[in-house]
Amino acid sequence: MKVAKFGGTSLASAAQIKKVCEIVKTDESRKVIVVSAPGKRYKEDTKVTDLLIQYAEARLSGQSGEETYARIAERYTEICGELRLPKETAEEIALHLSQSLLYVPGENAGRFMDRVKAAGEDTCAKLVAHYLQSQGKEAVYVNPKEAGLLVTGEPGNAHVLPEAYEKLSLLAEQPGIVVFPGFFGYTPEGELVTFSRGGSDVTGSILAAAIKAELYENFTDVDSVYVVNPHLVHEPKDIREITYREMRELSYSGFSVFHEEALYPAYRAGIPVCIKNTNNPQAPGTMIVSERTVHDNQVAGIASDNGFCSIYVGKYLLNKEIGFGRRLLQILEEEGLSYEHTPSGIDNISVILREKDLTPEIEQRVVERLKRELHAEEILVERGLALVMIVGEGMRRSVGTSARATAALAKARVNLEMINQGSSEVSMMFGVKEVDADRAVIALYEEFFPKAAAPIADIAVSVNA
Ligand SMILES: Nc1ncnc2c1ncn2[C@@H]1O[C@H](COP(=O)(O)OP(=O)(O)O)[C@@H](O)[C@H]1O
Ligand SMILES: N[C@@H](CC(=O)OP(=O)(O)O)C(=O)O
Repeated sequence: MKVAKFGGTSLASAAQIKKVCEIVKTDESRKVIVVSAPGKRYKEDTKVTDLLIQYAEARLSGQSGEETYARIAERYTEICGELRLPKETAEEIALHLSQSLLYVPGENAGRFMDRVKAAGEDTCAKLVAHYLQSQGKEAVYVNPKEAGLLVTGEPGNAHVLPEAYEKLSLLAEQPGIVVFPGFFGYTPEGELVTFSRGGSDVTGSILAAAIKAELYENFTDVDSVYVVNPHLVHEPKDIREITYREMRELSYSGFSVFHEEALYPAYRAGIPVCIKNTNNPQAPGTMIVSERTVHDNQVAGIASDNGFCSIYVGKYLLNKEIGFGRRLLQILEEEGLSYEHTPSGIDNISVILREKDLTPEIEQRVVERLKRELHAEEILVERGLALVMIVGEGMRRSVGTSARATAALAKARVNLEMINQGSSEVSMMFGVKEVDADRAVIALYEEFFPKAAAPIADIAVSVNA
């Protein structure tokens, strides 16, 4: 039994949905189909989820959101028409959408936003189930509430609850193909909550673990995962096989092709994941597995992500002060901040955070507390940082990877703000200014994958490089 998840690009139009149904029909073992909301049909297009967010924001600010609503409804009407679904089905889909987007004045804003966002996948799942039925397949839409996909309650940031798996395992016994909307679940109290953006990947992984699938297929619009973002380098080297650990690090660091939280359920249940292309299903794709043959020095991938900042704290003899680190992290905890990395020296320590979390007010409070409570001698907050990550199991027992990386970065005139080697030694992190991030990735790609193709565009050089 397989679980196959289809992303927004795979469901963006009637033509794409036809491809999806062909893929489903060609392999009887594709038992559970997880669908996203229709995505972009062309580069400048808008994903349905983004339209839904726009609509919810309009309603919450007292506007009608009428125009956006019409654009959303039109996407589904157009698809129903082109798939030649019966008039009654198109009407049923339209009614379901309009009911899902009803705004009850006074409703909790976070809950309303999640309900509206989820309507994208929910409506799409109904539509795909109808289309499969019209093609003679036994297919049934299954709602996450009835199926028991129980999650935690923070709006837009749900996490699956362990007790969800038992009931979800019954999906395996459902006759025919199960068509399941991705991206959301329900709290035990019955509130709808979405995962973070891109979270249909997470739904697929949870269902694969629940039904103990032999494979979790994740269909998207690229033939494979590449060693760098294909928007940066023309036709980069593809990855045929990668470990869960490597993929986890790369997803975290910016490989947006697979959600960073989607690996864990499949990993825990020992289910391999295959990233495949809806537009070219014959291509072998990328297999994510627990073990692979690893060569010394081998780098599996290079990623980067923007939006970080660092708090540098300096104090003479910090290394001798028992409890300094704990008290520093406690201040962050009390200010509601989670941290990403903590590179440190003898007399200093830096904490890397997501920039969006460190609002100016929180920053001011944290800096004051570091001075007052920890007697820090030097505090420096730096914003606009990117983390560039090289990842590879083979780096663990190899010498010279960091020397090669730093030399390549120096040659490309990238200023290094910090370096950190993860304790797992599967990754090495370089903190750079955001403006240098793309150039850094290209320089590292050319170093570790020497037969590299040319970068796609001229990359900016930071002013202080
Ligand atoms: N290293 C990478 N390998 C492959 N694709 C990548 C990588 N990094 C970023 N991407 C981007 O991820 C996209 C697919 O993810 P996404 O847009 O979420 O697809 P879907 O709509 O199928 O969920 C690709 O089109 C590609 O632009
Ligand atoms: N539609 C949601 C969830 C999702 O996973 O979408 P996609 O599969 O298109 O990345 C989003 O855009 O966040």
